[in-house]
Amino acid sequence: MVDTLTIRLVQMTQWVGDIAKNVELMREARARADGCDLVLYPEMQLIGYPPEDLILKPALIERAAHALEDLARDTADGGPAMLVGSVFRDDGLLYNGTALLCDGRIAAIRYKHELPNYGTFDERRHFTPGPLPEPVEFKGVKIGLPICEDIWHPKVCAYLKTQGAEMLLSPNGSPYEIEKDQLRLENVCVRRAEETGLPLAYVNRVGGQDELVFDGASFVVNGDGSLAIQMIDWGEQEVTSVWKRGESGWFCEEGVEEDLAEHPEDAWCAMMVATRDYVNRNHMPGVVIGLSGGIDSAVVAALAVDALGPERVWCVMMPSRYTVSLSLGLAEECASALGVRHSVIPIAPAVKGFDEMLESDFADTEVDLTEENIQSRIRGVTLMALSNKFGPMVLTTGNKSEMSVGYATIYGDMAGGYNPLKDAYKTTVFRMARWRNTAVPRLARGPGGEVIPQGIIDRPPSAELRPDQKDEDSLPPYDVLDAILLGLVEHEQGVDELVSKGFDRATVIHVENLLHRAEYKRRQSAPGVKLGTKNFGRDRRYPITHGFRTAQ
Ligand SMILES: Nc1ncnc2c1ncn2[C@@H]1O[C@H](COP(=O)(O)OP(=O)(O)OC[C@H]2O[C@@H]([n+]3cccc(C(=O)O)c3)[C@H](O)[C@@H]2O)[C@@H](O)[C@H]1O
Ligand SMILES: Nc1ncnc2c1ncn2[C@@H]1O[C@H](COP(=O)(O)OP(=O)(O)OP(=O)(O)O)[C@@H](O)[C@H]1O
Ligand SMILES: NC(=O)CC[C@H](N)C(=O)O
Repeated sequence: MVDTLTIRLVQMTQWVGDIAKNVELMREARARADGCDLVLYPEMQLIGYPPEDLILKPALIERAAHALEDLARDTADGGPAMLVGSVFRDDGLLYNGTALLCDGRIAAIRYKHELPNYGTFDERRHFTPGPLPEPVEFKGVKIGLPICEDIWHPKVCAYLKTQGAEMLLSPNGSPYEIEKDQLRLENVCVRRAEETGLPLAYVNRVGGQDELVFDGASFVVNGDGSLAIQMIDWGEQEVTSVWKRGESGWFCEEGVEEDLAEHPEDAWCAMMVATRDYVNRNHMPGVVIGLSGGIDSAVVAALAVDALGPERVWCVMMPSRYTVSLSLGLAEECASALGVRHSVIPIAPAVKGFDEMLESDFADTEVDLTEENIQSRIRGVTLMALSNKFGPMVLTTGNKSEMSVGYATIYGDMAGGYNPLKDAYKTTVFRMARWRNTAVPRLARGPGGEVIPQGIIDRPPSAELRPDQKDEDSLPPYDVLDAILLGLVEHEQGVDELVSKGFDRATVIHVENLLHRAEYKRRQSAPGVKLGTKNFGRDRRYPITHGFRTAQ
């Protein structure tokens, strides 16, 4: 029995499905933990979280089992033991679990009991809930291993305490949401620590995974609820924590206490990290963006530069006859402030070509939205041609307000591979832009200063698809629209509830109609990173075809 344990907390990225790569990274982290007793990695570190339906492939389960045995053999070298998360097949059933690897073998396995099945999670689709887990014994110390969702409810930790657990080590795959770092610490882990009187180490993964992004922000709280260690958010970090047996049980000595990003820096980091990992892990050499001189594409360009560096971002201004010289100038100014390649490709020849092609079929019709959408589609085709020819992936720029009401052209400005703004309302985009002009986030590769020219922030939003067009000609002002959408989307409120809060009934009914009618567009849209509690994608899953409206 020991009185001191050194536990290496490894906040790292994961490669979903690339078991060999995860093994290599875990081995490297273990080598750096030389001299420690134990290494704690995030949830499912071996196969990556969330694995989704990769779990249905027997080959993945077998490969994970072999890799775990290989890793276990490593621990015969007398170096640190490891706590490794993976998928486990047991009697034909699949479990999300953690294995204790020490002395050259798999010494113990514990399964996750509480399987999250809400919001973006559907773990019950793949896994069977494990029984209430017993502590594992390591060097004579009884350690509880609650896995992520297990700590969000009192039951598992309370059970571990009754079974003699002396400390709680929790591997996590907890996706970012605005202000969730506070929630995890104060509303979840401090409570579990205080309820049980046990110290708790919380280790979360970092990095982007399609529409999810993980912020890390791992920590340790002691049994009295006090914070012993706070690790960084958004980056990888490895920290050696020192645990001692005191008179009233085990505690963790105070260690690093890093500052976490405040809002809106956290949301900027989420979009930046998600875009970086999506582009890099899908082997794209860079990105190409239609830069209009408006706020959305300017913010996407700045995010892309922060994520990838200016040398991998190509901005293309595609003026039409409705593009005012202010837009041309602001686009150029923005590209130059960001230090990116900037091209100007006028679309007039293609517009003329379509006019001629459709002349006889469109004879006797009025010019309307059709012609506006053709311009947007010409730009989409142009960006996709540059992507095909030279390799960069197209980033789309539709913010959440626009994606909510279908204010974007399908197969036009919606054409592209990834949308960093998909979960950011227009009012948030403005806030982000103002903030980015005053600060450079940690890990960002872009320059400081006014990277989004003030002229772009100040001008009224316009699609510039017809003369003097303004977004507010067809939509309520964005502060009103966003407040209504917040109610309808994020809080699942209905028309009556919003009217009782002071919104105009006809406007709310109109917005609700637009929201439902645009579902088909969202289903065909590029994925984008989740920031809030109801992203379009894994969180909010409405039917396309339905007849429900909240107003009778
Ligand atoms: N349920 C459904 N399932 C599948 N397809 C469905 C459908 N309902 C309509 N459609 C099809 O969708 C087509 C209509 O969609 P679409 O062609 O996109 O056209 P639409 O939504 O009518 O127009 C695009 C809107 O976006 C605005 N816009 C465009 C470009 C940029 C911006 C901006 O500022 O960001 C704004 C523009 O001013 C206009 O209000 C129809 O022709 C119909 O065939
Ligand atoms: N003249 C243009 N040159 C290049 N790209 C354009 C141009 N006009 C529109 N786009 C692309 O289409 C997207 C939608 O554009 P639009 O200007 O119609 O509306 P928006 O949502 O207000 O976007 P932004 O704020 O970027 O202007 C833009 O973000 C941009 O990527
Ligand atoms: N992987 C999990 O179990 C995640 C669920 C958990 N409530 C979280 O987001 O932190």
